[in-house]
Amino acid sequence: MKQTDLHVTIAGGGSTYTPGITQAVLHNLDRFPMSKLILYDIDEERNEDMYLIIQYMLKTTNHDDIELVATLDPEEAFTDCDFVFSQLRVGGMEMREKDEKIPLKYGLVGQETCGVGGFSYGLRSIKGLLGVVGYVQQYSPDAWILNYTNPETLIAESIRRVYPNANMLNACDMTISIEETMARDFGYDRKNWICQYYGLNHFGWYTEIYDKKLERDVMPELIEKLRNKPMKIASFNKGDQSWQDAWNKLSKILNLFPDYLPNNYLEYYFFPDIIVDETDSNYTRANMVMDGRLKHTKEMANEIRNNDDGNILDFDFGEHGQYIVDMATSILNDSHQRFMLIVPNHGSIPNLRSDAAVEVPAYVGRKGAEPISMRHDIPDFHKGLMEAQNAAEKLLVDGYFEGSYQKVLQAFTLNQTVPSADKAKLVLDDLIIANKDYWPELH
Ligand SMILES: NC(=O)c1ccc[n+]([C@@H]2O[C@H](COP(=O)([O-])OP(=O)(O)OC[C@H]3O[C@@H](n4cnc5c(N)ncnc54)[C@H](O)[C@@H]3O)[C@@H](O)[C@H]2O)c1
Ligand SMILES: O=P(O)(O)OC[C@H]1O[C@H](O[C@H]2[C@H](O)[C@@H](O)[C@@H](O)O[C@@H]2CO)[C@H](O)[C@@H](O)[C@@H]1O
Ligand SMILES: [Mn+2]
Repeated sequence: MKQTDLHVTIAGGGSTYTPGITQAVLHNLDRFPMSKLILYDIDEERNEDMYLIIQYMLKTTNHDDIELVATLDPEEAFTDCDFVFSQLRVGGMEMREKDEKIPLKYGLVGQETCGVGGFSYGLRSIKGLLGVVGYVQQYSPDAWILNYTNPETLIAESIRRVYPNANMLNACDMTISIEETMARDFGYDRKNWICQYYGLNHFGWYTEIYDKKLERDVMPELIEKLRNKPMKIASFNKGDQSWQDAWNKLSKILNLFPDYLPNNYLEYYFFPDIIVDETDSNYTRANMVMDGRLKHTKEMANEIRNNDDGNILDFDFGEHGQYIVDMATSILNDSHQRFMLIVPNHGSIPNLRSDAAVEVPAYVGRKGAEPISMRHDIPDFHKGLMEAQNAAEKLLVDGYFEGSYQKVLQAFTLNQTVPSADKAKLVLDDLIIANKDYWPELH
């Protein structure tokens, strides 16, 4: 693998996460020497806006020796590249809004990656990712793809079926974000932690958080603190009440099930009725994001266009960019750092089916991910929840590849946020109409 002069392509270059990722790369050039950055997107306006923002960032940080390209052409984007960072949102925020609002019409959870909203997003996203991975196989088959396009389990499962040998890691920043927020809030240093965790993506539990410096498992004391008082949103989510709501629900889960520390996304499966009651069906998370970071990114691009003075670049996505660069560096330098990754189970969780796409700790080197084994069975409560979710995800992916209405309906019915098959059918039929330009035809 090439060690210098790295070419990086960001698929979904127009995403609001691109500045944070680029900034993390620039802070780590000694470990990750990037000489060319390509922004690839299907939306010209967003890619152009991002080109201006990144060009400005390179100039104002004295990095204008790095070549920057923005393109809509897959051949230009993926030829000669070493790393691909993948962050598509197929259908954009407009379709996310529908994923959230249509289920709410039927009294069902409407969420980006969980419940039937997540399944709707999945049926759009799979095609987008198959496209990107296909281009990489065609133009730079040795490149490494770091994927964080959602919904991650569905993506990981689909890509494994079509490109089982692709150089690809699937990673989510939610565990990092939970850990970082807890550590900041309760006065720990996350860098000292070795975490044991298992689950599916956005659907898992910590079983131990060993602090190397304190020489003890700090999970029991964290659980105790969280049961008494929810953690506060960290600076990277500041002012974002919906993240505070998520942390509040995490404490609520812990007061019911205090043995293990859950991923906050389990709130949608444990409290679907409360979530629906608390959601404003006219103004969902997609609206908040459109009125928030999307608008803000557009404003930054326009300020650059207008040659405005002052500190134009203003964003904070916490550890998101750093996490991606750390993974890339661990591959490049074969340094076997530990990350939470979505991988085929193959015994990592001994009492769960071997072909489930699970999220567990893994060491990352030049040959990719080496997941750890739990070396213990997981409890029936978690196993039952995960098996139902995993079967639903498998059925959905089957439904995608087979064009099977019946399998997608089964997937929707099995989703634990859905109380009846009738509702599953109603919402599915509505989502089919809304997604006519994106989903495969279902027979
Ligand atoms: N796993 C994680 O930890 C994590 C964290 C944050 C965001 N995400 C995911 O990252 C993705 C981007 O999120 P966002 O909020 O920045 O979305 P966004 O809509 O702001 O940006 C996504 C970009 O992808 C582009 N795009 C859509 N389809 C494409 C295609 N087929 N080919 C190339 N580009 C395409 C869009 O035009 C847009 O510029 C989403 O899938 C989101 O769920 C994952
Ligand atoms: O509603 P959104 O689009 O703001 O967020 C949805 C994503 O949420 C998680 O990512 C968080 C991250 O954990 C947090 O630390 C901070 O950086 O915000 C991110 C999102 O803005 C989740 O892991 C993703 O999969 C979701 O797409
Ligand atoms: Mn995630």
